[in-house]
Amino acid sequence: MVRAVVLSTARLVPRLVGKSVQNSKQILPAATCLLCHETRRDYHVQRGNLPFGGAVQLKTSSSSSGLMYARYLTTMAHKDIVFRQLFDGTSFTFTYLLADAKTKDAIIIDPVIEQVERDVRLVQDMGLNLLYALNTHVHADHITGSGEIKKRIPGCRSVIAEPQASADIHIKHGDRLKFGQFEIECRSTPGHTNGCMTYVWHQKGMAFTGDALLIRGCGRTDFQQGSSEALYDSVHGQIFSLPEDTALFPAHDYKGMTMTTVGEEKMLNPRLTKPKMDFVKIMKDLNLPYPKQIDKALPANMVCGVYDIKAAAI
Ligand SMILES: N[C@@H](CCC(=O)N[C@@H](CSS)C(=O)NCC(=O)O)C(=O)O
Repeated sequence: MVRAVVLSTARLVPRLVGKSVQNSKQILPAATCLLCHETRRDYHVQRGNLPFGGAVQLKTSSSSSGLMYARYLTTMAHKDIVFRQLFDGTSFTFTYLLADAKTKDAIIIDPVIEQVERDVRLVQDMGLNLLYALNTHVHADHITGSGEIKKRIPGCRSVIAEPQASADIHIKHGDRLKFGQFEIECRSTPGHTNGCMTYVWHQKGMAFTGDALLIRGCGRTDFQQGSSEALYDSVHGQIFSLPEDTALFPAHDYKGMTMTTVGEEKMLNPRLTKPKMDFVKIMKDLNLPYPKQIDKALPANMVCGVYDIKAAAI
């Protein structure tokens, strides 16, 4: 699996590339690097003058697919799976579609109601058999798409840990959900909310952290039974205990990042690398504004997103 990509869409300045490659290598010792540079309208991925003996993927692609291809390599080196990271640009939410490429059995994690058409079309286009629509928790910033997906894909079952929220399946710590030859382990990671789950795909070295761990950050702890102490213990006990090269996929990113690793966050997370007492103070002093959609999102997400918002507003 490719662990990191060093990508330039401009002509490479070997000295600068060497520096950024070296930085990547410091952070990710197992990094394989891929260089991509643009010549006129085509992208060519080519062997670079690397200051170390790291393997470089040699591929060429015409048109502007170079960037997409580089991103594809970071997560799609596994040929036996389907993996799609989808994004909702309004709430900055990531949705993940995972499938067994052979059996077509699939799951979706944290769908967003406004993106249900897109997600259902993707599932159908790829001929997938969607078994579960999982929520990592009761979201406060957007309405889940799991209820609407169930309406459109009969047989798909909604999943959440929070016992007060309606869903087909209420999971608990240690439960496993199977799809094809694969399975996801449910790890309870309370703190952002008390029902937060991290979904660990051990077979592929990936984990879906919801809002417990964000890239260089973490979920806020100032509502929904949030607890900074509990969040600190969850991340250190249930996420940082995974192998360092585990790829972590959060439910949100607000700065254009897409994924991280356990090793990176253990070294670079500005909140969670601190002692617990300091972490608690950092969280107390965040003073974030309330999510704009919280008043409609919380009640809707207690009923799997299937909620008559217009009627509720009257
Ligand atoms: N501006 C957004 C909400 C941003 C926000 O509060 N994000 C949450 C996760 S969604 S409840 C969070 O935990 N952020 C942590 C952080 O450090 O940013 C909106 O209005 O929806």
